[in-house]
Parts: sequence; C-alpha cells; structure tokens
Amino acid sequence: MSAYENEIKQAVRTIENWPDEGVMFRDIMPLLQDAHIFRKLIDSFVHRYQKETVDAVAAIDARGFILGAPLAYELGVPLVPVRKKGKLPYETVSQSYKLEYGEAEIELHTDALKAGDNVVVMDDLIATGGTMLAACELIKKLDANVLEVAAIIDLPDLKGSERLRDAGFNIYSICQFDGL
Ligand SMILES: O=P(O)(O)OC[C@H]1O[C@H](OP(=O)(O)OP(=O)(O)O)[C@H](O)[C@@H]1O
Ligand SMILES: Nc1ncnc2[nH]cnc12
Repeated sequence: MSAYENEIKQAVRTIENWPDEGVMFRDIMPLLQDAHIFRKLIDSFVHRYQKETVDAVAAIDARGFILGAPLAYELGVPLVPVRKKGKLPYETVSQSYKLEYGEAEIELHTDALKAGDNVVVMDDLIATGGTMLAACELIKKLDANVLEVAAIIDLPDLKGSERLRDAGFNIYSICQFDGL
C-alpha cells in the first residue's frame, strides 16, 4: 500500500455497531473535512482515468455523488447521477437489488448515456456489491459499457468485489478493510 493510500485509509473513521449491532461503519466524512486529503483522494481517481477513454462518470446516490462530481468535472465528461427510486423526473430504467433486509431500487434517465459510452461507476464503498451491480445493470440496459467500478473502500469479506469480478467488471478501490 502506497503512502497516500495509507493516509486515506487512516483517515477513514470506524464507528462500531452502527447503524446495527455487529456492523463496523466505515465513515468517509473525515476525508471530506480535510481539504488536503480530499484533494489527494479526487486527484488519485483523476490520475487513474485521465488517460483512459471515459465518456461519462456515473455516481451512485448519495455518497457516490460527492466523489463522482469532482471526477467528472476534472475529466471534462458528463456526470450521470444514479438515483434511488422515485427521484428522477424523466423516463427511467430501473433495477432492484437486495439489501441486508428487503429490497431497494435505483434508476437512471433513459437519455443519460449513449450506446457504446465508456462509463466509470463511482461510489464510496463496496460491501455486498448489490448497489454497484445494480448500477452496472442499468448502464448495460442503456447499451453503454462499464469501464471500471471505483470506490474508496472495499470490504472484501462481504464478497461484493468478488461478485463484481465474477460478473466481469473491473474494480478499483483505494483501500480495503477486514470484517463486516
Ligand atoms: O455494496 P452494498 O452492500 O450494496 O453497500 C454499499 C452501498 O451502501 C451505502 O449506501 P447506502 O445504501 O447506505 O445509501 P447512502 O449513500 O444514501 O447512505 C454505500 O454508500 C454504498 O452505496
Ligand atoms: N460497513 C459499512 N460502512 C459504511 N457504509 C456501508 N454501506 C454498507 N456497509 C457499510
């Protein structure tokens, strides 16, 4: 792990037993409160994608918006918010996915991407991978291509990154934490 990756990992705050007993909540808010770390964080994503052919950044509601917006701005490409159900006013495609308890649904406007667009999908964290996989399905429904899914944090014990890899997606995460 490089020095900057370690600096980012050290800045993540862990809250035990939140929101439920047994969960170690990995809180990215301290990374945003430190302007120096926030800049390094965004720059690391920019550096990874600036030489790639990226046509859009899809950012997942809600914490993915915080990262996806500055990345899209710096790359000079469109920002495509992937929103939770019922928030987008125009015609949508939607995809349901499993949560620990029950189901959720996310949506994209049908005109958000063009067929063949190369898309980076951005969120703060991959746990079970359900959210990222659903976002990738939406992108595929619009005949666009997922170049890579990107997150600050991967929780490999929850097998989300494994599910994403098995489904054929490339993954980039800056740091990993053991446990739930
Ligand atoms: O890999 P998964 O098991 O799908 O979990 C990861 C997702 O969970 C969190 O969002 P949450 O649904 O809590 O919404 P929020 O961003 O509105 O807090 C996180 O920001 C990811 O989007
Ligand atoms: N452990 C965790 N920390 C922060 N966000 C999460 N989303 C799902 N699991 C999470």
